Amino acid sequence: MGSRVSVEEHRDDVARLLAGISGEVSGTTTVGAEVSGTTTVGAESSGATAGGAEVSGTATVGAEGSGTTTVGAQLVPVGDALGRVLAGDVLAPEPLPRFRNSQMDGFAVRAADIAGATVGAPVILPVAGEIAAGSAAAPLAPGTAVRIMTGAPVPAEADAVVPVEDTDVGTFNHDHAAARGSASGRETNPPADPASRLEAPHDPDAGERKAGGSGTAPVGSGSARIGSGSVPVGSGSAWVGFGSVRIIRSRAAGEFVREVGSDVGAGDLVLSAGTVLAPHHLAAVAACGVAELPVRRRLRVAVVSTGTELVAPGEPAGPGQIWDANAVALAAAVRAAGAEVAGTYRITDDPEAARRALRTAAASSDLVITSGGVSQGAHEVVKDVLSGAVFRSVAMQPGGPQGFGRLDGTPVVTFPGNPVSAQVSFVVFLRDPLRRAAGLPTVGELRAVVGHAGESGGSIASPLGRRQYLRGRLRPAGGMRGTVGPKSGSRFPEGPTARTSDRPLLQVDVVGGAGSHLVASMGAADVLVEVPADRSALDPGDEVTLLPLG
Ligand SMILES: Nc1nc2c(c(=O)[nH]1)N[C@H]1C(S)=C(S)[C@@H](COP(=O)(O)OP(=O)(O)OC[C@H]3O[C@@H](n4cnc5c(N)ncnc54)[C@H](O)[C@@H]3O)O[C@H]1N2
Ligand code: MOO
Repeated sequence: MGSRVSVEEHRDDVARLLAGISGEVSGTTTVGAEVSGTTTVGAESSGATAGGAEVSGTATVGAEGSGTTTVGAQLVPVGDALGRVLAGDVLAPEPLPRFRNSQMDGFAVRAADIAGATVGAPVILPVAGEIAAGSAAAPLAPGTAVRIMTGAPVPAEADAVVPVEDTDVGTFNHDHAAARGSASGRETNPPADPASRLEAPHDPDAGERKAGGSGTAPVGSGSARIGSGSVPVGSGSAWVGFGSVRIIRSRAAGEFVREVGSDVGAGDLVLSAGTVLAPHHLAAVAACGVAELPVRRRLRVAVVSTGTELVAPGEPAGPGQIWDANAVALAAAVRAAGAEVAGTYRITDDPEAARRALRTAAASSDLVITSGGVSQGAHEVVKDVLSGAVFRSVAMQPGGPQGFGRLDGTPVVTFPGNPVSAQVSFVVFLRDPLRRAAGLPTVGELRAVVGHAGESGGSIASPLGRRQYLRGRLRPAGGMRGTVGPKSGSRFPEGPTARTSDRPLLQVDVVGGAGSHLVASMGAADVLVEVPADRSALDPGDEVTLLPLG
């Protein structure tokens, strides 16, 4: 072990080691839009990977797309893209909605035909038929209405939809049950007597007004205008064969009609490169008919636990054996940071077996993370196998013994085996670089004031000369339970504090002790609490920097 280096120096070295494998996506990929003057279409896919086709070289992606993408992106089915980071812009291949359609169950009409319709002066229009969602619509003849369901195409020449509630029909719910069922269905849901349904007050002035179509007739007890066509009106059987509809409210042109492109126009940007795909993003592109998305390729990270004492959780642990926490923790941390786990390995302290396993891990991944085998013991297999790597002591606790190097060209980062040390090491050295490589936002630091520090609520010791990462739990919003508040003249004045805004500082309690074996206690934590290297203790009331876990 060489001389002790700072956390920052080791962090920079690890970042440099990873620089070549970050899979940065340069250039853009455009999906879905027909771009004028471009004839190169279709993704150039080479090889299949777990998540979908690898996009190699410069290629255009999508049925009618153009642009460039680079190594570092792959196409995945839209249904598998949750949490992935979009590697290119997605443009709408067609307008949405694709066709004018109804926003309501009701009647498609020409607004002019129902101008002035009221309860007292309804307009009666012959009903030419029905358009269900999923069907095509013939143009609407003047002076007629057509039954239309939500999402069904609005016929040419129609420019408004009257919700069914604004007619004497009230609802379509029972119509098809009745049609399917027969007389009894119809009997249980009889068509309403228009007059009684509408309870229309008599409007003596309304009766003589003309609708857009020809012909007038008094209907029921109210007065009404009737559209063109000779249809039976005014009887309870009007709905057999669609008949006519009595409309009691006018609608302006455009009402309840969803116009073509009112969501997005053809070629409009739907999602931008860099979007971390959530369910609502996937809905947006699926609605546009896009089946595959270019996403950033995930780094493949192999996780290797070393130690003859290790057995898998669930296996019986014999004398001297312990359950392997690090393989599970580090693999989960890798996934949470947007990379994929190329494999997990548990190896003994036998150098030859360790060498074979590490080489296999290196050959199948972009990065290998090891835990254990790096201190001063007699069986430090990681040190033995990685003879050309740098092993050093970093001025932190836990996580002092660190290393990095390459095996057969693949970067390897070595963490100490103590389970708290391994996890702290990941948070401090690998989480943000992996997140950056994945295109995910890095995890910011927080500032807080300490509530309880030591076991009994007092101080907790910290090694001078080493930055300590204690485990902490944020207090629920609502403040301190006790009387501890931010100290005036905090002992840790460096760095930004939440006091620069009007928000109060977060409050944090230290959980568990400082020992790097206290893995179960760490389960109660949600943050790491930094104690600077020049402090020998942490006390209630101190201001601290926090690194969120998870
Ligand atoms: N003479 C010295 N001894 C030690 C030093 C030192 O500087 N001089 N450093 C100590 C520190 S600090 C740490 S941290 C550890 C690091 O040791 P290794 O990285 O070689 O790790 P191991 O010895 O293999 O294991 C340490 C500890 O952690 C347990 N462990 C290991 N792997 C796992 C796992 N996958 N899941 C759960 N627990 C694991 C292992 O059983 C040991 O108890 O060295 C100190 N010693
Ligand atoms: O530095 Mo070791 O990682 O304390 O426990």
